[in-house]
Amino acid sequence: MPATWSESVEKAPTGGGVGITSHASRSTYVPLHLRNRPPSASADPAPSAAVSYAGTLVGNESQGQGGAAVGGFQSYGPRNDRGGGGGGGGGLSRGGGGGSAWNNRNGGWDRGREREANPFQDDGVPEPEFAVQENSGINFDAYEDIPVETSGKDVPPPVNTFAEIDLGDALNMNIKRCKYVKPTPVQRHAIPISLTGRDLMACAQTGSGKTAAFCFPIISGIMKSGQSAQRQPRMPRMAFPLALILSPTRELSMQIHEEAKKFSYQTGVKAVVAYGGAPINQQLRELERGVDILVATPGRLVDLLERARVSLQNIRYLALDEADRMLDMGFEPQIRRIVQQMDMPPPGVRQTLLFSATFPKEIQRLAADFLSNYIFLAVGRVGSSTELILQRIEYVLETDKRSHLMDLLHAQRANGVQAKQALTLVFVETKKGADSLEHWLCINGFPATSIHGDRTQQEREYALRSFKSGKTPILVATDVAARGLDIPHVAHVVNFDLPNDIDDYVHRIGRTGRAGKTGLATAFFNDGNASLAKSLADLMQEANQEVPAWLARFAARSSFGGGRNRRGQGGGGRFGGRDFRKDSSYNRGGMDMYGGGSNMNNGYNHSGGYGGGFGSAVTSAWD
Ligand SMILES: Nc1ncnc2c1ncn2[C@@H]1O[C@H](COP(=O)(O)OP(=O)(O)OP(=O)(O)O)[C@@H](O)[C@H]1O
Repeated sequence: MPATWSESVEKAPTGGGVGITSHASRSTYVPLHLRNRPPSASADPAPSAAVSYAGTLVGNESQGQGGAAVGGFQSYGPRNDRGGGGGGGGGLSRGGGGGSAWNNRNGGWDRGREREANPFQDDGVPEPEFAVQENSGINFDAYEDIPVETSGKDVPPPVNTFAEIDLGDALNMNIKRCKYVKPTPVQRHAIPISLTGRDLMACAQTGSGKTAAFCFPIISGIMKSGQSAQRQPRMPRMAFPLALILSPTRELSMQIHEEAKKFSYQTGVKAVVAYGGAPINQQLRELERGVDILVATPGRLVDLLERARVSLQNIRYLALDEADRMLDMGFEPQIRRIVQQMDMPPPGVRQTLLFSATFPKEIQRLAADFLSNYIFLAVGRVGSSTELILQRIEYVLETDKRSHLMDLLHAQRANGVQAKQALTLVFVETKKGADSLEHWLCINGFPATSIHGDRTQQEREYALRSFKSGKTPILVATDVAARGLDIPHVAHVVNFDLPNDIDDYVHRIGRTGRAGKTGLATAFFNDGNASLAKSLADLMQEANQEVPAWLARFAARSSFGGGRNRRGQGGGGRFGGRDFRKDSSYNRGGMDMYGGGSNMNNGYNHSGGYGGGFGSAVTSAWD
């Protein structure tokens, strides 16, 4: 099955256009319990004592949906995993009995009408030859010293190993296939919290494994629940996902979907993606085949809801990746529409998980509307960048930027293995600027491509693949590529144009230095960026980076008038700005949502300090 729209276009047989539904190939929605039904009654595996799920709570304690609040799964029996590496494991049978559920499930969903492809096979994108040049030395221990703060009522304790978390054999097998040896800090805290059914607002540095942190509990929860009668479609051709994962860009949704497919391989859980810019018919056909986890961009989801092709009434898990972006001015109306004005169960009934590397307080305040009795988790200071990224700021006049970039690229190429260009991501402010820089680089002998909102989806996907493979090792991008994209071996991020917002800077540079690897980020700064100076200097200082004296002078005299300089106003110091519920103004308002103790493993101070407007974050560069 093609992973992306452009792949499907490439692979489409001649004469059969993409998006044309042939009657013969159309399938109808098959609920999960039917998809995985064994061929005969005798094939029903008997429950056996295996791994204990005792003590694991799934779903909110207050959940009213039948069977959603399950107070512990005692055992799971043998499974019938087929092909591809022995998912082992077994079906869960609910303690308390009665449920159809887990003990007659059969791993993958390929038993019915289509075969589950093995997502662990090569994705067709060749590894760049020079990949080892940079980003070498996986060092997950680099995250170990990071201070962690949790707040909220009754915070479950973290775990140190995946073995301590009862995720189920099939998922554990996939974790091994992914070569994840131990959980990252955000996973150590967030997974146990989510498994107890609690809502969560989680903030952790770029590249620190947030995707798995929200995917694992969702997949595990769906596996354990069995979800039978509830999942019967009420109307033909309407899909009833159990989990919804929203992200702000098409490419990020595609990436999360790929990850979710890997994690749910042979678990019986099916993930489907829907995003704009690609023909909707193909996505509709996928949805008709059944979906447990729907990964989507908001615009395309609204379209599907309006066409009555998706119902959210069975949603038990809602995850917003890049949640601060999803709730800022650009997306908030669409998110409210999806979450509050359609048929999605309310907070307290569904479980809501919000994740990002940045979480301004204003947005935290908004986010509280979507949450119930939630736990706040911060791994590192909210919005901090990782020390794995070496940050360099250079003073470069507007007119000198191109030649300066050229110097950098020449030097990089000269130092590269076999004089190869290391993967370099260059951020610019506008779509036009991206096109023009791409063209200029190409005519000057630097193979480059670009990604931005004016390119067709096919062009965007092609550009990303060409970059990943090293064919065009320079990618010029707008902020459409700033968040979430996990592109292996990006050695260097260049902020050719700095963003107005320090949080955007954090996300941009976070495209390198991921998963314990090191990376380099260079920014071109000039007088036009003065409003960012203070927050930039503070951020660099926090990440133990060398702040040039000239930048410190800029920072000292800048007025902090523009941009989102949460560190620039209100006196926020090191480690300032965390759970907004701790603000005295919040508590004075008479709201009593935050009653629990705070749990800090490190000496954060309690300053607030986010004072800027966030409207500036919404640029035309976004989808
Ligand atoms: N436990 C783990 N062990 C090893 N690698 C891991 C682990 N968890 C995640 N990874 C890898 O780390 C990389 C970064 O993960 P991910 O994309 O989820 O980061 P993120 O925190 O969501 O970043 P961003 O804030 O940029 O979205 C991925 O390549 C992922 O496969």
